[in-house]
Amino acid sequence: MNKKTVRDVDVKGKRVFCRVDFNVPMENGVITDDTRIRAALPTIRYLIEQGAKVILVSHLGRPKGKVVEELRLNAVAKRLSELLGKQVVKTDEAYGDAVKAAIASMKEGDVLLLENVRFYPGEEKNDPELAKAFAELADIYVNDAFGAAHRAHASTEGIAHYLPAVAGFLMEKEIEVLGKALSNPDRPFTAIIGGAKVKDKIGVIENLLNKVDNLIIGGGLAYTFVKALGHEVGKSLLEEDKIELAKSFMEKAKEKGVNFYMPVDVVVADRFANDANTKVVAIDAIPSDWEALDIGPKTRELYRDVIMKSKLVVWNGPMGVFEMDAFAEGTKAVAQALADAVDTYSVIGGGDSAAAVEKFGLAEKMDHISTGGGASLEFMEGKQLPGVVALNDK
Ligand SMILES: Nc1ncnc2c1ncn2[C@@H]1O[C@H](COP(=O)(O)OP(=O)(O)O)[C@@H](O)[C@H]1O
Ligand SMILES: O=C(OP(=O)(O)O)[C@H](O)COP(=O)(O)O
Repeated sequence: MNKKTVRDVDVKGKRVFCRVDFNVPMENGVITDDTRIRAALPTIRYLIEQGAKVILVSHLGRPKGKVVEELRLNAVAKRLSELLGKQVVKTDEAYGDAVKAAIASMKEGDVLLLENVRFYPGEEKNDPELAKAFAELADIYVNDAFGAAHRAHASTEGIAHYLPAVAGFLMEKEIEVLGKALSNPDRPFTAIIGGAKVKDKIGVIENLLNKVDNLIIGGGLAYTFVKALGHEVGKSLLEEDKIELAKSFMEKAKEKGVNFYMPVDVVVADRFANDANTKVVAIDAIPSDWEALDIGPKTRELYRDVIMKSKLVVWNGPMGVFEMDAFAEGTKAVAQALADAVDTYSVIGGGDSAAAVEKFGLAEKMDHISTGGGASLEFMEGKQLPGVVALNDK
């Protein structure tokens, strides 16, 4: 990486504004997977050891510029304190007088966590005034939030224009490992795309068609493609305004000779609940008042075969609503196939995919678990990540 890192600056006694991605999955206020917090520990520990005043900054969820009580970072501060074995003070704001006062009382090696930066409308707008307000709090900017590096926001990009700006160890590692795997990929190269962020991910597919040999679609994303094929999807997740785009991607795949795999059967449910009535149906037989929440057994077998024959697999986004056991089998099957395919280099991307692999106890079997879903996809597409571009060159 041609960007400066924390190793290239003297942080002793300095106030370091360290952007991390603590956007962890939560249920009823409890963190269900702390992978992203643990992934940031090497940088945080290094800053503590070097005698910096460590100001940690993150978003959580998508509160859209307003305070959402459930999206405060209190539980994250508590978990981080446990992991570090050290008190982490948390403020209820992300800038302003109270934050300044908290920073003024910090000693070398202290750790402070600011409130969710997405409570402020200026964050996602990359408002220079907010970026300046953040910059005023510190002497040095460290970006270790690889998972949010594809966002040009005030705390991921804007602030870098007002302070010396360097990468943390997680950012450095992600770029190195993904770069190595993807610059000259082993073939067959397979991408598996699932999850629920249809709007974010659908555009990625177009560029992926220039890179991969096989493209596998699953999760909530699949049903826009199913609809594009002319089948009914009932109450399944659907982006109406992306149907034409989905159609064009399937045509492009054909032109390029990319094998495009879609579910052939699915698990449908009569409501979005673990104890819903469920059945397996063919892809062209989704009942109108049911929703597809997982890929079916034939699809799992098909996808397993493709995975076993691949040399490189990049997987982003679960195949179904794996948080509920009734709809976890598809995601589990893909994770298991990746674990069994010992000659296949496997890269997992995305908070939820990483959580799924962890939940099934298969994390150790993967070659690289990236903390970024969208970020790793954009990196794979060959796009420049704004959070990286903004950092100081070596
Ligand atoms: N068929 C489906 N219908 C609705 N939601 C789904 C479906 N399949 C997967 N999901 C949901 O997608 C979410 C993960 O999506 P996303 O954020 O795009 O993935 P990642 O964090 O791995 O990038 C999970 O919470 C999962 O429950
Ligand atoms: O969870 C994240 O992305 P991911 O779901 O693509 O892994 C990052 O924290 C970015 O979050 P965002 O997609 O709300 O900007």
